[in-house]
Amino acid sequence: MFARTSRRFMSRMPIVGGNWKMNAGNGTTKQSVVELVEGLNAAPKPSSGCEVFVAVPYIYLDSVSSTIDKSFKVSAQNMYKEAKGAFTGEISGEMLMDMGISTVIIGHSERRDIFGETDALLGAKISKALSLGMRVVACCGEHKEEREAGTTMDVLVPQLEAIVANTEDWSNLVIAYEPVWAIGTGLTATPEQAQDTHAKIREWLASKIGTTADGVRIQYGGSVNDKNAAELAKAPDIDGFLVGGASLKAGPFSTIYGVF
Ligand SMILES: O=C[C@H](O)COP(=O)(O)O
Repeated sequence: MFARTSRRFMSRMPIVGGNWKMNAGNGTTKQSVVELVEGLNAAPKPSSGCEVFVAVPYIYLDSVSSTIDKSFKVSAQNMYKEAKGAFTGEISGEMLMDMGISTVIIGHSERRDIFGETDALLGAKISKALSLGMRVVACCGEHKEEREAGTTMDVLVPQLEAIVANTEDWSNLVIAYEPVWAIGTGLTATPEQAQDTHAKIREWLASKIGTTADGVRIQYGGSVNDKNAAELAKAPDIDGFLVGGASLKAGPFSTIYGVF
């Protein structure tokens, strides 16, 4: 059991993201996007002490931005490191900013594992996004075999090094710790497991950036749902969640952000 620390609430406002991934809301049509937005607009609003965003497929960013309640920020799930040019299928940070999208997830494990994105590329994306004034949610996480082998921090450190090397102003940088074995599997990390890794991440960050680490928000992601969110939220170094599946329905998602 954890006791909430006043330091945390003074210096780190919780941040909860709903990462829709390649889902059009809870379906595959623009109508299912409309239904999720209507559901969120009718749901209890986030408290003034919690920041909430939805990370939407590119093609729905504009329509969601113009229809969702202003208490939700709208985020992209990825971007490329260049401003423009011959990069078929890519979207730049400049384009996102022009569309009013100033939050972006970078380095999700699905980008790393399925699309082969490296720490070098992700570092360049982080640097570019921050230079544009964007809020970056930079992801890190280990696989099941790595956790079982006791090498979690060995895996996280290079990922974190790419973040540190490309971040000067930490006010716009949020870290999302997402153990890959917990993503979409129902195998949520226990609050103790998550807290232990979050504390180690913060301790490692402190060795690089000193007391600035105290103010860096670290989200937990991996099978967070409306049943387990409240207990996870008590952990003092968990500063919010990055939610996949449970963010596709307004009811469960509003329960999750409602725990903060
Ligand atoms: O970005 C979100 C994470 O990958 C977690 O997904 P999940 O909540 O479906 O496990």
